[in-house]
Amino acid sequence: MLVLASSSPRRRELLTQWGYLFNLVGGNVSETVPQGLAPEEAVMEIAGRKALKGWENWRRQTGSSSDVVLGADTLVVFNGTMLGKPLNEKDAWNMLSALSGKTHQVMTGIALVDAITMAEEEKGYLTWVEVTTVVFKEISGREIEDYISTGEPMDKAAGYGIQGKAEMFVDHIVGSLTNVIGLPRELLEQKLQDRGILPG
Ligand SMILES: Cc1cn([C@H]2C[C@H](O)[C@@H](COP(=O)(O)OP(=O)(O)OP(=O)(O)O)O2)c(=O)[nH]c1=O
Repeated sequence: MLVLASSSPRRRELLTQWGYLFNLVGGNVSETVPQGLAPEEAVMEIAGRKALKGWENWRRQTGSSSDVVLGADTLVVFNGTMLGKPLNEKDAWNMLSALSGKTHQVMTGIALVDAITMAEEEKGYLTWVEVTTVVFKEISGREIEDYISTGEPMDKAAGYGIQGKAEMFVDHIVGSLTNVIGLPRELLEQKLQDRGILPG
């Protein structure tokens, strides 16, 4: 059985849309990483922490060690800087105005933990990362303010949701759309299939 270690409604919705049956477990962890760690490494490390925490919690709750626990983490990278969730509305405004008219990357790390990875992998999990390029249109200060007043930005990396009203800020993307929303569909489906987990 697949177990999602996440409190993100998006990841739950994506897995459901794709037809997976899964359980949920809490996987809250520190998202601080050592300075100098490349963003690709950072999202994989945080995804790994979430999956390990989820594995621990799931075992404590159910006693089961025959399941596969999934953790994921999404970050925006712009000009070499990692942007997570905005701290407040001002922070969201600063992030969105920096991204206006520019190109950035969205990275999602995914990590899987099961009894085999716990026994065989040095860190206890397997992890992968996917990168999507997002090109923003020029957006005005007024548009950003209006967007922030919808409340949509605050729980999302770099303060926007491509699946919501921020769709209008996007000129085009190169790569996976679902990766921007929190899970890279093709990569994840492949890795789950390798472990015998299929939708339905
Ligand atoms: C850029 C972007 C991010 N996001 C979301 C995906 C992630 O849920 C969130 C980044 O935060 P994360 O820390 O990756 O995840 P989370 O805290 O929401 O959930 P979890 O419990 O699994 O740790 O931003 C969108 O929904 N749309 C977007 O366009």
